[in-house]
Amino acid sequence: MNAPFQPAAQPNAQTLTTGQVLQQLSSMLQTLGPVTGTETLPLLDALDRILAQDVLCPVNVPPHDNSAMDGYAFDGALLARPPCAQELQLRVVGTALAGRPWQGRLQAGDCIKIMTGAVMPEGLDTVVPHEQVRIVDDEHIRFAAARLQAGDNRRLCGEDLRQGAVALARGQRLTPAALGLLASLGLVQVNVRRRLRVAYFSTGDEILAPGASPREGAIYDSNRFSLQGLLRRMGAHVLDLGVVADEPAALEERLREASALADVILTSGGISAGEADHTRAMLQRLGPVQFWRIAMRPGRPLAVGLLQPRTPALLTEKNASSALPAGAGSSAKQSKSLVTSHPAVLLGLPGNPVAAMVSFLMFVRPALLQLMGSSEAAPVPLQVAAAEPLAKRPGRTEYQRGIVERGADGRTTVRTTGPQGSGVLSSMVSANAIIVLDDAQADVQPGEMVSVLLLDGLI
Ligand SMILES: Nc1nc2c(c(=O)[nH]1)N[C@H]1C(S)=C(S)[C@@H](COP(=O)(O)OP(=O)(O)OC[C@H]3O[C@@H](n4cnc5c(N)ncnc54)[C@H](O)[C@@H]3O)O[C@H]1N2
Ligand code: MOO
Repeated sequence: MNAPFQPAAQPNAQTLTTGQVLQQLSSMLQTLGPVTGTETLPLLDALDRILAQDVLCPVNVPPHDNSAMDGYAFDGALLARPPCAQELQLRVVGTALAGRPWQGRLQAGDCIKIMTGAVMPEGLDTVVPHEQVRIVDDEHIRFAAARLQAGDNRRLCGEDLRQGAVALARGQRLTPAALGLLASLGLVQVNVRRRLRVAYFSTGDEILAPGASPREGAIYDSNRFSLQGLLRRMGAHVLDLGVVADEPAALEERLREASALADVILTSGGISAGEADHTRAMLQRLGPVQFWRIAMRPGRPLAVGLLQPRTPALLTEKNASSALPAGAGSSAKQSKSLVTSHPAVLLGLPGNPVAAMVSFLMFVRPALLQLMGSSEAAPVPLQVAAAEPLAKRPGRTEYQRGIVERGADGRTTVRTTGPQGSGVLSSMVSANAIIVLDDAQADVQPGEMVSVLLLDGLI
């Protein structure tokens, strides 16, 4: 990450559309670039990490022509000549097993018994599966049902991956399939980008840490768990900085610590116009920070900016460790040596638990993917028929929590999870999709097609 970002819009400017927010966030992060550090890991340790450079194929995969079926390998040119295939009789002169090629001399009309994966003997290019063969005697076969063409049931050398070609491009997330593909090239390790370090804390006088005694007016911190869960799912290195009360000095101190330790600081709460919203005033002092109002529900407010870190020399490993809050998770303590000198990207989410999660999915997730150097495309919404009427006010994007299901009639429909308040966190648990109703959309009638984003793989 390099050059600092200068916000384009003024603080407290007009309400933005969700599209404008995505675009502005993306261009701000483009000026920073993705994290630069890389590490080389054994394949399985690299699961879900982001590939740091293109991987070229050192070999062809498969490395040789081989059989796709158990059967008999023969010269496909015989099919073009009389007699017709059904009358064709072949002499079986040997057996080729996977890992044990047959190497002998063949004469016209000879065939080889061959197993799936075995190397095709030289001069033979076609395989007839044994189900389509009639055994004549110990040495001969005939084709029982031969709808074959030359080259059938043969897998060509390099048909999966060609030597010298790009097997996986930089930015690819290493899914199980991608790991398998790297292994198929004979590779044992892979170079990936370092994990993105994300510091998280919740804000609010009313927020109780888990295990704390209940008290009047207080609620337990749920955002710290839902948001950190989302961060972990994305493969971020999470620094848990606990809960910060609505107290300006404490907030400032925690933000400064976070900006020295992390690439990204994620917070929840205190960014709307409430009386105790000190985060807002504080952030404006620490760096170029904008407070956006977005035409969406839930998730109307969002703070975005850059915080300059405290000079690294001032933050030694020792004071970085002692600076961590008493209740902070062990991951933060383990990372005390990971002091950064770059400006930290600040993303302040609204406090309401559903708003925080929805804003994360819509804006924080793509931002983090960009900083991680991932080339992953945005999830594609599907069109599904509404099972019930959906109330929708035009002029803002609504993200309603939905359940996509298949009825007895085989039709796929979507209904809401019930009450849609931005504090109803149970709606995020029962949902398997987010119904995305765009700005122009008005009330939805049953049977009308709506866009849904499946949550599988996202949360
Ligand atoms: N006069 C206005 N009031 C509000 C506006 C507005 O535009 N004008 N916006 C509303 C919207 S929309 C949202 S969203 C919230 C966002 O406010 P904040 O980000 O300042 O969040 P808080 O006020 O701190 O908290 C809101 C709500 O969420 C609960 N909360 C906060 N943190 C947590 C946590 N870690 N775990 C569980 N619950 C949490 C908090 O107790 C509040 O109930 O503002 C509206 N108001
Ligand atoms: O954006 Mo707020 O989420 O409507 O509650």
